Amino acid sequence: MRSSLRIIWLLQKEEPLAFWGGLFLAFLPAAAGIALLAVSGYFITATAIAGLSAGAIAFNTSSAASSIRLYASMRIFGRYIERVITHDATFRFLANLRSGVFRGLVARESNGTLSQRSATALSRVVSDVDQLDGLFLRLVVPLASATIITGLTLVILWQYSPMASIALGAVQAAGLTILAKSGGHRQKAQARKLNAARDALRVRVSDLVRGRRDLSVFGGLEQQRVAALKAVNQLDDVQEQNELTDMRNQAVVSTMSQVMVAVTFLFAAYSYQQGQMELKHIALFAFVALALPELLISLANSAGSWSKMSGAADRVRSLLTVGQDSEALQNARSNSETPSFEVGKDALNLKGIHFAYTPKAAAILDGVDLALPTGSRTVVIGPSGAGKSTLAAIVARLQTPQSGAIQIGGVELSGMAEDKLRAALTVVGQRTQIFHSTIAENLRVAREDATDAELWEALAHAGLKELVEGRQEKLETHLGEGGLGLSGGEGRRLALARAYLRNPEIWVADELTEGLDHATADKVLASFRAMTRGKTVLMVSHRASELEGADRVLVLEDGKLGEVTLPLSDEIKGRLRDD
Ligand SMILES: Nc1ncnc2c1ncn2[C@@H]1O[C@H](COP(=O)(O)OP(=O)(O)OP(=O)(O)O)[C@@H](O)[C@H]1O
Repeated sequence: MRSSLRIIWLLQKEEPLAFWGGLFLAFLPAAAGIALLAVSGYFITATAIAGLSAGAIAFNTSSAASSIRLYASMRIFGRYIERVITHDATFRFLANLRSGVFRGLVARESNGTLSQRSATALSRVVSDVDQLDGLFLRLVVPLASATIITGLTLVILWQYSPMASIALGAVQAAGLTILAKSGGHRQKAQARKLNAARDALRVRVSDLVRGRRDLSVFGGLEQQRVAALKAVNQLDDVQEQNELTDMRNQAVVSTMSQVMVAVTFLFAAYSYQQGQMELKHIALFAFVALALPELLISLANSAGSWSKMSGAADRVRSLLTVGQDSEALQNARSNSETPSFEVGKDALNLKGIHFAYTPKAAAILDGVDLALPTGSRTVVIGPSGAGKSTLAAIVARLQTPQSGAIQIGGVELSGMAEDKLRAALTVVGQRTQIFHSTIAENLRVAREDATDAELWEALAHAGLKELVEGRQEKLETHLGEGGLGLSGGEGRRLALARAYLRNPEIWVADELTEGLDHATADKVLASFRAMTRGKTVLMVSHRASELEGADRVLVLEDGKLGEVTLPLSDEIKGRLRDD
């Protein structure tokens, strides 16, 4: 609940006019609806009484009729304007929420604290944000108008009959309590079940689609299909329970409205009998009793989703906080010094780096020191799982060490502005993202303003010029999702061309030729060496061929870096692949 309130407060702070305007306008037509029914009731009764008294009691029909016209128009036009304003507020709220959440997601992904699989995290975030689109429309607006209007109505009715007014208030309060309860603990459990069922379905379907080739080859396709169907059935069951709860809430409200009319009528009649109320006001009470539960109907429709909203708000709030922190950090870093790379000084310097993925896990890096002089080429080797890629990620600030200091070109990495860091250092590796776009656009990810001539130069350095020239649409050739239309080696070289456009001083290569055959790996390595001539290079590798031309080879083992004397001993060579 606290998270929901924080998010509502955020909405109010960012769009105060739309928020308060929407609330006020939501209040108007609802109040006009009650007034309309109340005056109509009063009008009908008073006219009947005047008629029955054969003119003995006078009744001014014109003022009542004009009130009815006024309230009816207020209700219709007020509702229209209210819808426009509250929906506008909701869209603004969603736009702000989405960008805040996305900022948080990017911050978590880039500092390595995204705890779930990224596909699960992303789809969970999408459904959380969808859930919260009702926060203003389905919770704040109906709850605020139901509370304020009920309060105001009861104060007005108090003048006519305090007892009937108390009866009305008690039944309305009972209705609100039942609805709030139905959005309580059981609902929380149901919301958790619903999320779990949705996650299970997403994971099953995503595994089925992405892993269809392996599943066909190893015969697990049918098993995975059955698991996906089971997840569908579980989701159906949970959704059915949710629908039942919604229906129960609506039944509560409609039963309550009947009870309200009966109880209010009884109390009003009793007040009349006691001489505390005029006959014509009894109908006023009865009609108000009919109208008040209308305020609860929209609450009843959404009561089932309050818990879901509250769970979603908890998760979304933590992402918003991460996003805000990351933005504040970026702002604080924005005035950092520009790194300078001078021959004879260290381009990169790591001191006493300790890193573990979780507080309880064993340290992957346990006091690592590393100094890369400007223009040097260093290769880090080590057994699988030793932490080589982790070291590369830390150097690129994609992971944050628990302790230790890193300097790039004499500037502290933790305080360096993002653009200065990315201009100074780049990472190329086995995982290359090729976007579903043209070759030119894929390259301009690195430098938006690069000219066509510069793109061709980068392609030439990456050994891709002939290939692209051979394609009919040249730089405008469309690449499919995940680099379709390029071989693994070509994709890797396109990534090198992209990195070349940045022309950084420090190049970090993480398993650059992993998964490529010998001939292709050689081509990629040749492009890499040509591009990085005179630059500072840190390579993480398994392959003997990647060690060629290295000034230094270091071995990472048991969390520590050790120097390997060159030429390599047979023992070290034995650990490397020489394909
Ligand atoms: N996001 C993560 N969360 C938890 N543990 C991780 C994560 N990424 C890697 N690890 C673990 O950290 C250890 C080091 O992984 P890393 O990828 O850095 O090793 P590596 O030396 O590059 O291995 P390889 O040579 O096989 O690529 C491994 O035991 C790995 O399972």
